[in-house]
Amino acid sequence: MDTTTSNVSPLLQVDGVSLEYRTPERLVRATHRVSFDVFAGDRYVLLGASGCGKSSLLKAVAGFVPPREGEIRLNGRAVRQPGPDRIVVFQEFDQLPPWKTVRENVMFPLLASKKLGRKEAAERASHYLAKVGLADFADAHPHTLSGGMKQRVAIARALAMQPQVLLMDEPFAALDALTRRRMQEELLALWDEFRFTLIFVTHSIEEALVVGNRIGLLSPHPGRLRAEINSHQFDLQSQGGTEFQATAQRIHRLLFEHEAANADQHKEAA
Ligand SMILES: Nc1ncnc2c1ncn2[C@@H]1O[C@H](COP(=O)(O)OP(=O)(O)OP(=O)(O)O)[C@@H](O)[C@H]1O
Repeated sequence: MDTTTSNVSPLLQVDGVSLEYRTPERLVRATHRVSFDVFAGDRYVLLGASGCGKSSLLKAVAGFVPPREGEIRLNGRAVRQPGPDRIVVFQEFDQLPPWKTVRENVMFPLLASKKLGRKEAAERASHYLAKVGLADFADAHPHTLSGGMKQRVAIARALAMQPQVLLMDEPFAALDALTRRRMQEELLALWDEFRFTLIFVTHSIEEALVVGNRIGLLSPHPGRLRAEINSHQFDLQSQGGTEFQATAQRIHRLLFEHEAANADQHKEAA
């Protein structure tokens, strides 16, 4: 028996989680009994087609959406509300209050959560802004920055909180291809330095393989965990290589052949 990993307990456990939304017309089941474990230092990617419940799962881990069934545990304790131990970076460029400077934006959650006083918060903000290459823009306002720079501020703000889990919801999806690639590279460099625990949502197979060390594949309507794939061997340099392509194709089959088979079954049943 391999005892090297069996003693390590997960940092985060998503255990049989079903999520539902009630609209005036109906009840929408977003995920159905999804379970996965995230270990300290993991870069866990939730991958699936639009509408499979990736964002809902991330919001549930963040504490914004309570599970209808099952439980989410951080360090063995049930997650019931948002907290400074879980910070989310969203896709939108407007997640930074525009009236605050870049430095004030990074300081804000540190002050609001009473983690640090003003002086320490300003120092920590400067430290992380330098890490994302924005030392010279600390006194700028967000509207003067490019999309990629705004996302760097959001990442600096999240890292400055030193959360137990960093949650990213398609953070690079609205960027052009070159900036997106550069941001993936920078994120991996930051991970190399800080070894934070990341849950990253994307619908891009390539991005999942590059960013993640483990990938949870979700099937749609409602999202169920189809499979877990190890992807620690891939980085930006492996893109286009034979093994990378073969794994991308395997993921594609797992995600979409199942869906096609389901559709056929429905047709036959109709
Ligand atoms: N606030 C809400 N009210 C009602 N239904 C919702 C709400 N948020 C999400 N849903 C539904 O829950 C399901 C999962 O949505 P979710 O946004 O989690 O999927 P996703 O995989 O992140 O999709 P995308 O990649 O398009 O963002 C969808 O059917 C969606 O319509």
